[in-house]
Amino acid sequence: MASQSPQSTNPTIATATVTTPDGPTTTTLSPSIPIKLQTVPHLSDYLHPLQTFPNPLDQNPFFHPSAGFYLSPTSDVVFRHVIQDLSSPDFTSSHLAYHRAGPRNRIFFDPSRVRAAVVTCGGLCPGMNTVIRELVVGLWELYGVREIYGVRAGYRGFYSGDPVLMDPKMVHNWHKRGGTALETSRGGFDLDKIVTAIEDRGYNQVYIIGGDGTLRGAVKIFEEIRRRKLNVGIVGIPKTVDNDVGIIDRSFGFETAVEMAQQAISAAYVEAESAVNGIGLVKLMGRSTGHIALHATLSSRDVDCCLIPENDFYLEGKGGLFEFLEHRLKNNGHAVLVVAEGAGQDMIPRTDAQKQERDESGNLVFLDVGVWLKSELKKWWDRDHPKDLITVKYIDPMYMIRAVPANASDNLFCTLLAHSAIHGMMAGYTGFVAGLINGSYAYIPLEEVAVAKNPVNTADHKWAWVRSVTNQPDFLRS
Ligand SMILES: Nc1ncnc2c1ncn2[C@@H]1O[C@H](COP(=O)(O)OP(=O)(O)OP(=O)(O)O)[C@@H](O)[C@H]1O
Ligand SMILES: O=P(O)(O)OC[C@H]1O[C@](O)(CO)[C@@H](O)[C@@H]1O
Ligand SMILES: [Mg+2]
Repeated sequence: MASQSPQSTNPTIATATVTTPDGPTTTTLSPSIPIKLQTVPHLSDYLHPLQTFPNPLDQNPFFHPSAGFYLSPTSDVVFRHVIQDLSSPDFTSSHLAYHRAGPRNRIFFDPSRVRAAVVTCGGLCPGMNTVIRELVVGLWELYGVREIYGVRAGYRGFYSGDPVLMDPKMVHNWHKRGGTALETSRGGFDLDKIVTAIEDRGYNQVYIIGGDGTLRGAVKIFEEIRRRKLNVGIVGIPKTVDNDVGIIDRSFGFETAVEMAQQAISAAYVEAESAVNGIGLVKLMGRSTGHIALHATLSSRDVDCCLIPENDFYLEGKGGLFEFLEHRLKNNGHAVLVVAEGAGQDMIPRTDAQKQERDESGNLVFLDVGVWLKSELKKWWDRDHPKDLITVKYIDPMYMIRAVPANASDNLFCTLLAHSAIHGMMAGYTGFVAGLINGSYAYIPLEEVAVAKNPVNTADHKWAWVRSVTNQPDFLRS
């Protein structure tokens, strides 16, 4: 088996030794591979001079920063891509890197003057309360911040109600609760009112927890704050149970949702197995991406076919869903289907009014693919097998998979994301996101994350794994 070890210690890797069955061989990778360090906006870009302070962790009576504890803003980086094709011309272009998240030895806020605001927007996701809790506890314990406000009910809460003052006592068990104790909402984004409220209330650190829409709003808030030259930092912590935000490895809460989905799939399997020609149909979340369906399918092994928005499917004819199910029912007597909510939307008949329907944030309101599929399955069977029984049991656990507390691994993830956000904010970064890249915490420009989508790549290995687990059709009409 070949292994590779970089020979150069400076960031321009020139050679690598590859150990092959014939012994080590040194390969010249490229004369020089420049590193492109992604710039994260900083308060000092538009406000100067800005006073700096030593990190109060230096004085913490219980905690003694060791050598290397503080990260360097210039040399501690996380690479965007760890998978490389050494033979590709792209390999010789440049390596994109992000600032590594963590404490800096100088900070840009006097903790006694920090007024932090935390807001949650969009749909629920397991772990929102953990992030809030850890923001409060982290700001309080690590940096000695005492004014930490919870903005109620999403973006509209900045200008439409009073915030709640939070302290560690108040939030101490929030990580055990699903949902968001601050409440959330869709819509209500009024840029001028929000930024004016931030100014009027004297917030100088704003922590925004939300999905793709929320992050697009956060970019606008950041830009307006910069235009008004306010000493206010803005950080986004991506929250998306669908895992539809790009660049980051995954969103917090996603693993919990996949775990919860197993229960629905197991129930569908039992129902299907216990009926004559039983079909268990499970709808999972995923408006534009099928990550939950994909991961739940891979981990459950009870699924015969997984339908996601990124892979169009069809019902009738050769290579279609009905033909496939016919074989499965004949061979096994039962089948389990998992469908992501955004799959098949183009195939469901809808009225003109339904075509226009949007939620308060402007997201298209989907029709229920599970209800439609169940009815199509029954029509097909009654037409082609009028004498045989069929049972279709449809399970819709959509809200059950996201309205639960985070599992242990997501709770840990939420904690580290919150602390990463705090350290970055204290270091003066703004207009940024704290996120996981290749297993390490990094600071990424908000602007970049807000437009980065994360579709399932049906051409890569992960989707091939699904196909090898289910042996389902590829739905490419031949
Ligand atoms: N392009 C945008 N510009 C400004 N604000 C936006 C934009 N898109 C959405 N928002 C606001 O962000 C908030 C959340 O948006 P949305 O309801 O789309 O949820 P989300 O953040 O995408 O989360 P989810 O993953 O649950 O859909 C809402 O208050 C909405 O008005
Ligand atoms: O909370 P609501 O408005 O019903 O929205 C549900 C949507 O929210 C999400 O959970 C996240 O975007 C989607 O999977 C789902 O379509
Ligand atoms: Mg969204």
